[in-house]
Amino acid sequence: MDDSTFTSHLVRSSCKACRSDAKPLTVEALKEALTHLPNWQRMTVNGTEQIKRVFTFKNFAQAMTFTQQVAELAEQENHHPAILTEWGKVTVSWWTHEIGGLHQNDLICAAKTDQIAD
Ligand SMILES: C[C@H](O)[C@H](O)[C@H]1CNC2=NC(N)=NC(=O)C2=N1
Repeated sequence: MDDSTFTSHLVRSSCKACRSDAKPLTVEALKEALTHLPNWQRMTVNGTEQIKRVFTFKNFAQAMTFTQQVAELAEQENHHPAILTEWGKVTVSWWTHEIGGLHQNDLICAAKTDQIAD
C-alpha cells in the first residue's frame, strides 16, 4: 500500500471510544504504520509507548495557532495528546491513556495532525 492510501484511510477514520481492555497495536502493525507516517518517532516515556513529531513554524503565533487546531482535533476525536508549544516549534505526542500504550486511535490522530500542518 502506498503512503497516501494508508494515511488517507486514517484521515477518513474516527477514533473509537477506548476501554482499558482495548487491543494495543501489535509491534508489526506499528512498524508498518510508521513506514507510512515517517515523521513520527516511537519513544517510551516512563514505560509508556508513544509516538511524537516536532512541527516547526516561523514564529510563536503560528506555533500557537497550530496548537489550537490540534486541541480542536483532540476535542472532536475525544483523544488528547501532550503538546509542547515553544517559539517556532510544537511537539505533539500521542498515546492512549486507557491502555498505557499505542492504539489505532493514535495513528488516526497522528495522520490528522499531519493533515492540519500540510
Ligand atoms: C473518559 C474519556 O473518554 C477518556 O478519558 C478519553 C479522553 N481522551 C483520551 N485521550 C487519550 N490520548 N487517551 C485516552 O485513553 C483518552 N480517553
